[in-house]
Amino acid sequence: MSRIAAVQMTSGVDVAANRASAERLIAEAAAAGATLVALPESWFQLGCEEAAKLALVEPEGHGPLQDFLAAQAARHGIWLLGGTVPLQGEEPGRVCASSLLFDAQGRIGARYDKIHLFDVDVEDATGTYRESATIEGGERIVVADTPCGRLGLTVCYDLRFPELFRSMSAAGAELFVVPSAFTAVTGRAHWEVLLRARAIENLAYVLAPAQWGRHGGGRETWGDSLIVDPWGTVLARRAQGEGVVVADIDLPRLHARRNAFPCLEHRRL
Ligand SMILES: O=C(O)CNC(=O)[C@H](CS)NC(=O)CCC(=O)C(=O)O
Repeated sequence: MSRIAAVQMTSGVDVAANRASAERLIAEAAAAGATLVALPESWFQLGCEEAAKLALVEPEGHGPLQDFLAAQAARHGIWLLGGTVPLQGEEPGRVCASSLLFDAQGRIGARYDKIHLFDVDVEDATGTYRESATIEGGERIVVADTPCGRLGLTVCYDLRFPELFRSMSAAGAELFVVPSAFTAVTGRAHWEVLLRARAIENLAYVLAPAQWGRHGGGRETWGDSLIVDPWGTVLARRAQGEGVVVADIDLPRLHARRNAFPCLEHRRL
């Protein structure tokens, strides 16, 4: 058995304060025995003008956000999924929303750049979300081996694209991570049902750390960080407030379930 943890945060505009919260919550997850700990999307800052992300951009492998994550992983001897960090892409004026996986020595084990960008109108105080104005979308699916199984990396709005999860399960993913900042309006309607559907249809675990509450600029997120098992059962959840949720994953049981219920092998299309 190995234990996984999702960190729920209410990140604001102050990067140092967000880093201090992340440090405290990562320590809490490590003390609870987690081997793999995941932070939410934009853990370092949420609710600024979009352009603020450009000021925090780092080249892959170097910079204060990545140094912090690497140090936390090594200090606690945990695998750490760093939500997203703004990494340099190919285009000037835009950055990648990169989800970085650090191993227990603090080395980067995988980088996934958010593929689907949230260019959507929502009936909330923000109204118009145009992520592509500052984010360059990724193009590659990423799976990585961890002590908790083969991990498929996604970010937030990617949750609405089942074909991405299908491609990762075809590549052997046993566990998906979905670091998120779902809007309060869309989260209330869709968050849990989409997470459970992705778990059920792929017979895989889902680890979903989320932003919760009110951030800068009137931004409001749904929270409800969840860990779901391959049968769609919610193993752990935190509806509101900052904190940590943990659950144990059982890969032999996952494989027994896939053998008994081989819907992944029954695909015709
Ligand atoms: O802006 C930042 O700093 C962090 N990024 C986000 O909050 C992103 C892009 S605006 N949010 C989502 O993808 C929400 C998806 C969603 O809510 C849905 O699919 O319903």
